[in-house]
Amino acid sequence: MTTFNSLGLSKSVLKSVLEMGFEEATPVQEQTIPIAMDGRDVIGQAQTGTGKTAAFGIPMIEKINQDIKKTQGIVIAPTRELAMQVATELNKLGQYKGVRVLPVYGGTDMGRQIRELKKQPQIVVATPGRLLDHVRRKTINLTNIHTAVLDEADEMLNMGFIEDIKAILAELPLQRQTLLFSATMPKEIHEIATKMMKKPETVRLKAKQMTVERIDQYFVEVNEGKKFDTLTRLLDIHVPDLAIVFGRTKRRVDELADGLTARGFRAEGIHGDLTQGKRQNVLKKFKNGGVEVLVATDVAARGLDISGVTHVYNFDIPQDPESYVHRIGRTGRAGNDGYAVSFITPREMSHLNLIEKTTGSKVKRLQIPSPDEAHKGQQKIAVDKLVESLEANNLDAFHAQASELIEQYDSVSVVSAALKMLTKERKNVPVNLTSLSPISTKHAEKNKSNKKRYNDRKNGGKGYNRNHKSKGYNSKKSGGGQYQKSGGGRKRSYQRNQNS
Ligand SMILES: Nc1ncnc2c1ncn2[C@@H]1O[C@H](COP(=O)(O)OP(=O)(O)OP(=O)(O)O)[C@@H](O)[C@H]1O
Ligand SMILES: [Mg+2]
Repeated sequence: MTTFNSLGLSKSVLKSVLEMGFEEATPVQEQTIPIAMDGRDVIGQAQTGTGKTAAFGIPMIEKINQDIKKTQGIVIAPTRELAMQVATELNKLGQYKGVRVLPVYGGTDMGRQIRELKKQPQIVVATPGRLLDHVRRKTINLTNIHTAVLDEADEMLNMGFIEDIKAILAELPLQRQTLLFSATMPKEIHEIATKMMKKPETVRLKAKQMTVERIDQYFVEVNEGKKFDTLTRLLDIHVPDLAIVFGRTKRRVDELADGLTARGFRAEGIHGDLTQGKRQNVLKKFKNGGVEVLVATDVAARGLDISGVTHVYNFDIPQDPESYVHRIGRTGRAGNDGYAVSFITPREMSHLNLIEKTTGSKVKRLQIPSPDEAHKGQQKIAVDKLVESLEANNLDAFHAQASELIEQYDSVSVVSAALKMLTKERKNVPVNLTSLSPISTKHAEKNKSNKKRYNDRKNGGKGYNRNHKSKGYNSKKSGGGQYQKSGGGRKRSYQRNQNS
């Protein structure tokens, strides 16, 4: 166990870290913080949800010179939501040092952003497109930047972003430290990265598999036309606290969100065609429980840290094994348990094999549940609700009526009637999705020929827990007693009766 105390942090940063509830450093923090604080370039690869943000954030904050009120550090992240989230985490880490952090991303008012940048926040966290815009307009001062971070580095150096990133890095001072982090790092991208850095130290957490062991991984083999019913049945049985359903296209996401809503789920979609205001709003509702199922394209696959996401469903299997890793990594974070189910059409089975091989994980088969099993799942929720109410023990006002009922009817019938009323009848609204063609594996094999390198890693992401100001999701992996008290509103028992 490595405490942050032994990592040689300054008093103010240490105070922030402790206040954030971090008791001990995660393995990636333990290994990369000393090297980064030494001023060296680092490529850090560790599983999803293992604290990479603080692994680059802490050294970066430590390096900020408070006497210089100029922009000194820059973090580039692939999506707006991630830029926001990273900025928030850096703000927390730098709160006692008084470091000013500004998120900068598209879809927001340019004029205001320019005014904010003029004030020279010490750290800017930006998406590539908007950042390049500012670089070209010369509305960001880069001359004092000593640290640059690419979060989700492989994604940032992937086809879609690489030219922007190259253009941005070319404008940064040569005398700088560059830090790259991601849960995945395909070899060809690693090579590109190395060329952009100065003798980088690569830190790879040894893990047997690229995915976190605490995420139980399943698949259902299901025809395209049966996917939607299968999804709603699984949701009825699993009763996730919060679930993310990934779809392949924006249209798919819209159709899924509408279909789930029609069947009575509180679901909303998020993808790149929505206005920034709408995107933020959906995410906010998901975080506070107003939305229980977030349907998303890969825009939500990388980096997002939302506590309480117990389940991830790959309604459409992703093209790349890397995307698979990031998508399912939205659950099972910071030592919590998670559960992931991928929907595979018969023709995509070989694609699943490729994912298993590349990520080194075993994905277990799950039977498609019957409508009856789904209904039983709903009954179980009714029972939970009833038990919760029983244990809350403020039922005096109902005692007289209850006694009368028990005199007239037998008690089992009375309770059954109550349960029937509490059981949500799932609306069987027909939902027709526009059909998608299966993923082609040949294409994937061709592009991803050198993935065996991941197989010799050992798990590095376990064994730490925040125990202070915990985000309140306790793993109940074994299911515990049948009638768990669900404590507080929407928290429900974590069921794993997937075979029932
Ligand atoms: N030392 C720690 N102890 C407890 N919790 C921590 C610690 N470090 C980070 N966390 C928390 O763990 C969660 C995951 O961290 P973070 O988002 O940095 O993961 P990540 O490795 O970047 O994941 P991803 O690959 O998905 O981006 C966050 O809620 C973060 O606050
Ligand atoms: Mg991250």
